[in-house]
Amino acid sequence: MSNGPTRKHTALPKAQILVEALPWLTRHHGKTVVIKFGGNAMVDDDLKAAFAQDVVFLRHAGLKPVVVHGGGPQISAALDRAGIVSEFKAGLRVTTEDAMDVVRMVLAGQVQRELVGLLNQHGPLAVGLTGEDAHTITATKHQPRIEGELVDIGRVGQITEIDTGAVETLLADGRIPVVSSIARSQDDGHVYNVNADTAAAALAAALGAETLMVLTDVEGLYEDWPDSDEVISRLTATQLEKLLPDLSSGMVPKMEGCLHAVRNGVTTARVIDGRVQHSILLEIFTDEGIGTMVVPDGQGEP
Ligand SMILES: Nc1ncnc2c1ncn2[C@@H]1O[C@H](COP(=O)(O)OP(=O)(O)O)[C@@H](O)[C@H]1O
Ligand SMILES: CC(=O)N[C@@H](CCC(=O)OP(=O)(O)O)C(=O)O
Repeated sequence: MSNGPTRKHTALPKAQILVEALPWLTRHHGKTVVIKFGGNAMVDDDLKAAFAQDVVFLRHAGLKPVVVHGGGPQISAALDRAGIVSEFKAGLRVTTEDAMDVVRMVLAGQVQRELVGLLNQHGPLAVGLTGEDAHTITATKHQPRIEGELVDIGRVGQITEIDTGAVETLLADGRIPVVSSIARSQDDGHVYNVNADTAAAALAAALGAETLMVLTDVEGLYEDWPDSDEVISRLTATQLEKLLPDLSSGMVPKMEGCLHAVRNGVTTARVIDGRVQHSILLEIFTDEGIGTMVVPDGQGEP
């Protein structure tokens, strides 16, 4: 037996990194995290592969990740190819019956399949479903008001009910549910197109998730967009509610979703930069909080 000096192991810094993650691992163990992967953050193959690694890492670290995905740019490209003109009103895609077929084909048949495939490169984990399956998401026709007038934007749904049964069964079985934002209709036998941020927030609230994490193609919510790129790092629900009327385009459903989530039991809702590789791990396992975090009222001012 030697009592000589301790040997220097080159891998020691790796052990240090793992140990630093311990408080976060303890805090999040067994908690449900709903992650919304936006179509704009989904355009790069390396980013998609890193996203899949992060989600699988969370699962093996004892969390319960649920993925809700978008696919706006992919839907627009497919509609273009099909010669179907598409426009957005009040931040939502005007969805004719023909466009709805394309939306469903792209989300459930293309984007969801690709994500499930990437996740399952790491084991038999991911199972894809749409909101139609097992009544996971039910909706009625959504008619937004634009300048005081109700506007018909076709088969766009407003969520009326979430049934978490199928998702919870998958989670209990150790699987990673990957949900496309299409809803069954409560009015007729058809389906509705639902904004993916809205679907993710409603699912997070219904599941009693600890965290809603929305990955997008900007650093977070900018204070004075587009004139400044100062990111608001923390907001209470009431502070966010006051900002909502001034927000535009894609940020509206995201921030409305974050507000809905924290007002309905979710502990934190975060908008983070999906263009940063491993942004999910940075957000969950370090105190380098990147992006914008929304918390319920009564949890301190930013
Ligand atoms: N205050 C704001 N801060 C940051 N981005 C904003 C803001 N207001 C509007 N945006 C726009 O919202 C976009 C993100 O929404 P969206 O295009 O729907 O992305 P995703 O496909 O990830 O859902 C940003 O790229 C930016 O152009
Ligand atoms: C009603 C509505 O607008 N639905 C969206 C659904 C996809 C989505 O939300 O994708 P992103 O998250 O990538 O934007 C759409 O048709 O584009």
